[in-house]
Amino acid sequence: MQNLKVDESWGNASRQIVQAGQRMDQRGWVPATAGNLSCRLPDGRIAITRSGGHKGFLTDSDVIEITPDGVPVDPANRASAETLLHTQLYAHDPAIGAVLHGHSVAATILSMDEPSDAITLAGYEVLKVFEGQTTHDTSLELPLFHNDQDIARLATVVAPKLVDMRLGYLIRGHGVYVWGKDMFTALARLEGLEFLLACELARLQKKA
Ligand SMILES: CSCCC(=O)C(=O)COP(=O)(O)O
Ligand SMILES: [Zn+2]
Repeated sequence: MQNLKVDESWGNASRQIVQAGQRMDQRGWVPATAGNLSCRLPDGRIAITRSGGHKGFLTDSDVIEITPDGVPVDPANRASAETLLHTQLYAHDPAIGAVLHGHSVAATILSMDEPSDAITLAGYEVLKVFEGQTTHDTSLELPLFHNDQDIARLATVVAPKLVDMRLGYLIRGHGVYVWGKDMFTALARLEGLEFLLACELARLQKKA
């Protein structure tokens, strides 16, 4: 049993993470043990998934508390291997309340095939899922970063680009990071982005 203050707020956060994991699994975005999910509680506590579990079968005990620096509050816990990519987003923007990471087929293939350092998404009505977008007649960049097993080093590469990010970002051959003011918003953004990536992949396949 982890050393955790289990109050109503923690219960809500934990339930949202469990349900979001199920939703991502249903959509095929977290194969095997891929993906990680977190949210920030109103009092500033951060809840994140344990490392190595299947995100479609999470229980409350798979959701653990970390400090803003990404250290498990209970040292017996092992937080997601990608914890620092979550905490850097919370540190970057106090309005961020949830962060989601998935490994969909579309995110994986497109991130490996695109030679430039961003995928451009243009002309899609669904771009309006993203805050501030009021028309399909626009073009947004989804930045691409090289994968790195050293997550602290990867975080330093991502950091200077965060200020301009409107959609989220991709890690090559790995997956996508998306966030929102709360879990509902983060899930809606992930769903919108995955839809756009699936469209881009289908268009590429049609051309081939
Ligand atoms: C089998 S996926 C490899 C690790 C990964 O990329 C991932 O998203 C899951 O890692 P975690 O430590 O959060 O379970
Ligand atoms: Zn991953």
